[in-house]
Amino acid sequence: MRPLDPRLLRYARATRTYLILSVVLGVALAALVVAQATLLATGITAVYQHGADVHRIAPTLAWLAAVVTLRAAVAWAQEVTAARASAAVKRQLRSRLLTHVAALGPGAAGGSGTIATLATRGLDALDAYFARYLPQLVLATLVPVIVLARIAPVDLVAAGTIALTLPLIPVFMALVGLHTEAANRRQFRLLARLSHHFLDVVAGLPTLRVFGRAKRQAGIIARISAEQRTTTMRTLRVAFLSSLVLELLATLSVALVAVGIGLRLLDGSLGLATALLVLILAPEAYLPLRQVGANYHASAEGLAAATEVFELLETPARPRGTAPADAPPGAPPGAPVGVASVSAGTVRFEAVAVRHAGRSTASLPPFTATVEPGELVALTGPSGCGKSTALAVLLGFAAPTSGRVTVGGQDLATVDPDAWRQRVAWLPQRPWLSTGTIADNIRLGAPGTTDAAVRAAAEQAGALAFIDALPDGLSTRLGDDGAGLSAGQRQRIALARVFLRDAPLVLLDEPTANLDASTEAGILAAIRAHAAGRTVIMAAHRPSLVALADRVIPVGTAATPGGTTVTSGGTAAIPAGATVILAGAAATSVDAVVVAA
Ligand SMILES: Nc1ncnc2c1ncn2[C@@H]1O[C@H](COP(=O)(O)OP(=O)(O)OP(=O)(O)O)[C@@H](O)[C@H]1O
Repeated sequence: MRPLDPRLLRYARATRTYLILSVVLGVALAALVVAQATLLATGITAVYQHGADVHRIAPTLAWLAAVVTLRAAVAWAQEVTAARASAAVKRQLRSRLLTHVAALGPGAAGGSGTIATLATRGLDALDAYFARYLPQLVLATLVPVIVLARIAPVDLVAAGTIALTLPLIPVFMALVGLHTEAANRRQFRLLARLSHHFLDVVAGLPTLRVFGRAKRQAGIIARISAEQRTTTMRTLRVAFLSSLVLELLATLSVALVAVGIGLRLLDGSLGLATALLVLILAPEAYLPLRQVGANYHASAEGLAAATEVFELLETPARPRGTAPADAPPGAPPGAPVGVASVSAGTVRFEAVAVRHAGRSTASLPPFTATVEPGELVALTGPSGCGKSTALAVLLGFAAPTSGRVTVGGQDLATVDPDAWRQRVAWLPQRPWLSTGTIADNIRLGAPGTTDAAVRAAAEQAGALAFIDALPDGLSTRLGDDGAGLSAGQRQRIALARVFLRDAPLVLLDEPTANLDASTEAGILAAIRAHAAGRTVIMAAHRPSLVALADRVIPVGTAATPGGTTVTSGGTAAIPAGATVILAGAAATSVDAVVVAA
C-alpha cells in the first residue's frame, strides 16, 4: 500500500489543502519539539549546577510554558484540520462515487450492497487515515530531519547512531505493509460481499421463507461472517505483531544512543546539557515513525475502501454525452452537445444491436425502426426479444454494441445524457417508488409542481380513487419501494409520475401489465390523450395496448430491414416466396392472412 495514493489528490481536492496545512503545522511542531528539549536541557542543567535559583531559571521556565502551550495549540489545530479534511474528502469522494454510479447506469457497478458499504462504512474508515495516519506520516518525514539537524552539531556520534537505526523502522514497516495490503483488501471485499448478500436476503425474505430457503441463506450469511471474522483476526494479529516489532526496534535504538551518551558522560567527553538534550530528543526522532506504524493498520481499511472507490471511478462510463473526435465543426471533441435540436425530432434506430457482457446471444438483435414526432408506437415481440433493451438504449442505460440511435438526425451518443433524459419520461416494467409520500413520488420528475397538478396527474392515471381512500390521501407515506401498495396501484402512481412530467418523448414499458380490464380502459384513454403532441414509444404485449398504437414495430426476429410492417388496422401485400413471421402480440391482433393464388 502506498502511503499516499496520488488518486486521493486527484479525486479529493481537499486532500491537497490538508497536506499543505499538515506540512506547515508539522514543521511548527518539530521546531517546538526541539525548542522544548533545548529549554528542558538548559533548565535541568542550570538547576543541577546552580541549585534551584528561581531568578536564574525563571526565563527558561517562562519560555518552556510558552512552548508547551504553543505545542498544545498546534496539536489542536492538527486535529481540527484533520477532522475537517476527512469530512471534506469523504463528501467529495461520496458525491463523485454516486455521480459515477449514476453515469454507469443500472446494474453496472457491482451491486447495491457493495456500493452502499463503500459509500458509508468504507469511506468512513478514512477518518483514521486522515486524523491519525497522514499527520504522523508528515511528522515522520519532518521531525527526524529537524531533530538530527539539532543534534548533529553538538553530538555527531549520537546523530550517527540515530541516522543509522532510523531507516530500519520504515524498512520493517514496508515489509509488514506488503503483507497487510492484500489482507486488508480481502477483508474489505468480504465485508462488501456480506452487505450485498444481506441486503439481497432481506429483500427476498418472503420468497425465501415460502420456498423454505431462509435457513440456508442464514447459513450462508453465517459462513461469510465467519470468513470475515477470521480475516479480521488475521489482520489484527499482523497489526499487533508489527507494533511490537516497531516498538522493540525504537526502544533498542534509543537504548543504544543512551548507552553511548552514558559512557561519554562518564569519561567526561560530553557535557551534561548536551547529554540531556540528546537524551530528550532521541525518542522524539523515533516517535512519529512508531506512530505511523501503529496507525497504519487503523487507516488501512479506509485506504482499501478508497482504492475500491477509485477503481469504480476509473471504470469508464459509456462514452455518451461527449462529442466524438469526428464530430461536426463547432463541436469540440469531448464537449457535451445540446439537446434542443434533438428533443422533438425523429427517433431512428439504425441497425442497433446490444449484447450484454458475459452473454453469448444479443439482448437486442440488429433493430431498425423510425418513429416520427407525435407518433404513438408499440414495440412488440416475444418475451425476451429486446423491447426493454431498446428502451434502455434510448434512455442511455445500455450502449449499442453496433449501430446507432439518432434523434432529430443527431447521434444520441454525442448528446449529454443528463440533459437528454430531462426530455424523456419513463415508466419502467417494475416501477420504483421511494420512501416518502405518494405526492413526492408523483412529483419525482417534476419537482415544484402544485398539489392541484399532482392530483390531476393521479386522476389521469386512475390512481386518485384509491389514494383518496387512504387515511392521509396524497400525503400517505410509503414504505421501502412502495411497500403497502398493490402492484397495480404502484404502476398507476408511476404512471401519474410520467403524466406529470411534461416530456416530449414518453417511454412506457408495459404500462397496463398489472391492471384489470376496466381500469386498463381508463388508462389507455389517458395514454392516448397524453400522447397528443408527444412521441410515445411503448413496449407492449397486451392486444388492447397494441391496438392503441398508431403503428406496431416488431422487435427481434421479425424486424429485418426491408421487411414489411403492417400498420395497425392496415393490410400489406407480401411478395410471393417471402417468409411471413407473425411475432408476439402482433400475431394476436391479425384478423386474417389471405394467401392469393
Ligand atoms: N442487464 C442485462 N444483462 C444481461 N442480459 C440482459 C440484461 N438485460 C436484459 N438482458 C437480456 O436481454 C434479453 C432481452 O431482454 P428485454 O428485457 O429487453 O426483453 P423484453 O423483450 O423487454 O422482454 P419482456 O417482454 O419479457 O419484458 C433477455 O434475454 C435478457 O435476458
